[in-house]
Amino acid sequence: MASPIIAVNGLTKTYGSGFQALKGVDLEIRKGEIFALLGPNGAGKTTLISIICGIVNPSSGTVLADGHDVVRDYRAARAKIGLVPQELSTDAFETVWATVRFSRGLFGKAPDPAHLEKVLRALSLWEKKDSKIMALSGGMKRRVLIAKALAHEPEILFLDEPTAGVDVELRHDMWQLVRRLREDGVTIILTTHYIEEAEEMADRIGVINKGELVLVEDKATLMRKLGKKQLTLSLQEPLATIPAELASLPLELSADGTSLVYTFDVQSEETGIAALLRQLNAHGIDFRDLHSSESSLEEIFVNLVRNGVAGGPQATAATAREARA
Ligand SMILES: Nc1ncnc2c1ncn2[C@@H]1O[C@H](COP(=O)(O)OP(=O)(O)OP(=O)(O)O)[C@@H](O)[C@H]1O
Repeated sequence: MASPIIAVNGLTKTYGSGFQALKGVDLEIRKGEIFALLGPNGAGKTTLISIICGIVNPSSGTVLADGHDVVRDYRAARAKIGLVPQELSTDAFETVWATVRFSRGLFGKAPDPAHLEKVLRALSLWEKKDSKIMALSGGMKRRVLIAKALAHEPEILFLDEPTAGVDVELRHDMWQLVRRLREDGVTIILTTHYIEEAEEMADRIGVINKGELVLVEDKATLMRKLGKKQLTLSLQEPLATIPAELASLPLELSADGTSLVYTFDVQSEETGIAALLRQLNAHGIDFRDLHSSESSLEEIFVNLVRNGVAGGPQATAATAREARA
């Protein structure tokens, strides 16, 4: 494999309070991929990103960004990285143009108005280039954050919760922009609470929980390995309870008794559906319709965080729904 663009080794972080936010994280990010880092509140996502970006010092371990140690060789490492933080901390009285020009200068890059124009146009900010930041809407301010991060042409872009609280239009614009950046060879790491976003965008997914990376996997493999399928049968006549003979099956009756949901492993060779249908027939349970669905990344994720890796595949999609409720 080509050498990773980011290599994290044995990373730990204990804050001054004594709280251990990272407990030995190893992670390699491949050049040109979109990597989604998922985890519940307080899992350590921002701490990990902040260390990679040189904002927070690690307690132990190393991080190389394109071969540069983020502590010892901070300036070279940081110049490779663009960071889109959650909050805008920029001079509200400056114009959009001055803000992005300044951001580029911070990294010692020569002025390049053509590049800045390209970035602002890609973010639909060109018309606003002479507006003061404080006069922009919340969504526009978000766009400015991205423009700032891209001003020095970074090879690696971190997006910390890029679409939290933004409207659907901006979310789709951002997704489009991220894809375009990837086509240009930029490596993208995003944290998100919206599993839908990871499902839509990511090539690989990492799940962090209580300071530990519990899983790193190709998205497609993850969904195949841990995914569940469900078969929903709409019944002719409502059932009061599932007959005792069928109780051992992974069957659930809806609250109103009008449908049965059967859960099975995507990977297993024997789904058990033929046997299920025979048994229903034998009990005189008729159905008028049936459809199947696959568990979403969200259900997989909830299982992982709740049960740890080992519990993930065994837990049913129903468990995931309960956990979310
Ligand atoms: N400066 C600090 N001092 C002490 N504890 C901290 C500090 N910063 C973060 N923590 C703690 O470290 C843990 C991890 O925080 P972090 O912000 O990395 O989590 P996160 O996964 O990004 O969470 P969220 O999804 O809520 O943003 C939390 O329990 C947090 O309270």
